[in-house]
Amino acid sequence: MTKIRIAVQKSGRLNEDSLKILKDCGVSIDNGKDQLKATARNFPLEVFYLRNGDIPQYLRDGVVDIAIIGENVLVEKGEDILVMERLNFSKCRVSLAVPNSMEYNSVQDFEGRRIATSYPNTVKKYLESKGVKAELHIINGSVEIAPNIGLANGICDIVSSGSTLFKNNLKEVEVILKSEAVLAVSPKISEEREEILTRLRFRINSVLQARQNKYVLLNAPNEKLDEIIAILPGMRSPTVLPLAEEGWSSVHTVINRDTFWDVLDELKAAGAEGILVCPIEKMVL
Ligand SMILES: Nc1ncnc2c1ncn2[C@@H]1O[C@H](COP(=O)(O)OP(=O)(O)OP(=O)(O)O)[C@@H](O)[C@H]1O
Ligand SMILES: O=P(O)(O)OC[C@H]1O[C@H](OP(=O)(O)OP(=O)(O)O)[C@H](O)[C@@H]1O
Ligand SMILES: [Mg+2]
Repeated sequence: MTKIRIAVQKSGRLNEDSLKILKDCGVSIDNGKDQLKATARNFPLEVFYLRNGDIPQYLRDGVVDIAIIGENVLVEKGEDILVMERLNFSKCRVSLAVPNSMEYNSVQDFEGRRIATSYPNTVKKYLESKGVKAELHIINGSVEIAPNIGLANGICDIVSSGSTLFKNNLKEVEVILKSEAVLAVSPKISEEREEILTRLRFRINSVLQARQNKYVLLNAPNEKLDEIIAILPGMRSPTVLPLAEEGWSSVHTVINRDTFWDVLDELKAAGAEGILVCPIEKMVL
């Protein structure tokens, strides 16, 4: 039977959440820690555990059909590769930073300077677009230490909380790109495997939608129903059911995680009581 081959980071920041999303899609993988390849038990899929940085080439060569990878790596090494879904985890940015002590006005301040980075193509393209010429010093890790040991005037690296920059007396001065984990597809994927991909994408979308929303149940006096319903965003219109107690109703709806607490405040103020909030397992629009 044909299987779709997916690349997942072997170890590192993407590994756990990548396997979690597959699990939430109902795909069971026997996961021996040292295995480099595993087969799903209940879906036509094989997992290859690879280095994030090697994945663009594997996709290009068609050795794997799809991959969960940091978008920043595709920008650096795989601009030809198609992104199918943004997966809403491993969010970070790729930024330029300089020592706190350096007076910084604009990207022109990098002219003739030395920048340490693991993302040379990304920096080069960005600086070219700004008409700035700088010297790049390519290193694979611990980039933030470079200015402190006199290796470079500035750096370009991943920033998330900013604590690594802070600890190294650096300040973020330009955000080159924003990144998150994405589902990328090989240009060489076969038609048969594309059909499997369509099924997997349907599941991924249901999982992502569910993660983004909460199911909310509340009680309200009937005379407040119009006001409460007007507050609710919901998928369509909310479900309203009569309670056993005369003059009261139960309202059921779905609320987006981002606006959730604000909506809850408004609902309480409008007279909603006994509000229950439940996670959603899967959601198909
Ligand atoms: N501090 C961070 N916060 C959020 N996401 C991050 C952070 N650092 C890295 N990432 C994202 O996770 C991806 C993997 O990072 P990680 O450090 O685990 O591996 P790597 O060294 O880039 O890759 P490899 O698997 O080739 O060793 C990065 O490409 C980026 O998209
Ligand atoms: O803004 P922060 O939240 O501090 O995150 C940024 C840091 O995280 C990443 O390093 P990581 O911990 O993955 O180590 P690595 O360099 O070994 O990959 C990245 O290379 C930065 O150094
Ligand atoms: Mg890292």
